[in-house]
Amino acid sequence: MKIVFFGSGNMASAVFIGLVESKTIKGEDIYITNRSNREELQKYNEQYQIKYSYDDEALLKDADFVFLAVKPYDFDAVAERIKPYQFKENHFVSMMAGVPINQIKNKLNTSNPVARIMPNTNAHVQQSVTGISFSENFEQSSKENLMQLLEAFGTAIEVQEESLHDVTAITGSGPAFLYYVYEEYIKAAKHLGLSPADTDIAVRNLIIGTGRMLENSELSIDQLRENITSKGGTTKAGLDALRKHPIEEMFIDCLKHALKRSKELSE
Ligand SMILES: NC(=O)C1=CN([C@@H]2O[C@H](COP(=O)(O)OP(=O)(O)OC[C@H]3O[C@@H](n4cnc5c(N)ncnc54)[C@H](OP(=O)(O)O)[C@@H]3O)[C@@H](O)[C@H]2O)C=CC1
Ligand SMILES: O=C(O)[C@@H]1CCC=N1
Repeated sequence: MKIVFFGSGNMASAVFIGLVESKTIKGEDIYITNRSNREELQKYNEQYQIKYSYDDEALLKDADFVFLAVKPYDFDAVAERIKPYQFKENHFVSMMAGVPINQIKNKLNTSNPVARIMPNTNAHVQQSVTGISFSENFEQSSKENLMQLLEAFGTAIEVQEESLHDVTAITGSGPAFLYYVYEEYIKAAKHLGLSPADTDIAVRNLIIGTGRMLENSELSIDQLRENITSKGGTTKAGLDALRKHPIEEMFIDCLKHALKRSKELSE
């Protein structure tokens, strides 16, 4: 199988490194290109034996899956690169937030199969949640091959194309929302008495350990929380203070704005 990535930035690299590190695809079967950052391509070649080129015809020839991993506003330029050299075996897989399948088909001037995916950067550690939607002409065997690739770097969920907006808000952008919460928690913790360095180590390991509990425990999240909350204890005191703030409303607002932006990008 030959896989090509147009774009070698944050999201593309999370996916191709996830594919290589999970041993799903050999580095030498992956080809990457970008606008101009040759040093970045060389780095991935040295680290993972991934091939790179700026020869678009050579990239697309025999490529089974062609990932479109550029910012939506760079897609016109990429479409100009791809349009002259399409091959019938090319299946396009876009990870561009908000760009609809019919727009991708129009800009590429193609009747080849197109899928849209919405992964997240947790692909780096094979823990992406990836939403996927296929064009009608995407054959079953290619669907299965692509799903297998996605499952190599996390969990894949097939959804209606319209629902990719929800996936984009909840899990595409989601790591950033959670990182932001962690940053704020670290800032708050620094108001207490530990040294800043100890606070960083303590909170980082708190977050990692809590994630592992979610991964490994059969208990529900609220039960895990209850298990820490002694009657009349410190956790209850902290949670009571926290509940005085409109946390759910804050996240509803956050997700609503991400969703709205995803919809705007598709217009
Ligand atoms: N980051 C994330 O968490 C997620 C991102 N996405 C989507 O992934 C896409 C990429 O985002 P992200 O990886 O963060 O962006 P980055 O800015 O990290 O990477 C963009 C890449 O596009 C390349 N590029 C730009 N123009 C061209 C061109 N004409 N031909 C070939 N390559 C080109 C850049 O090359 P160069 O460096 O040479 O300029 C760079 O490698 C976006 O559409 C985004 O919506 C989806 C889910 C999550
Ligand atoms: O911010 C963005 O537009 C992209 C899509 C999801 C995560 N990053």
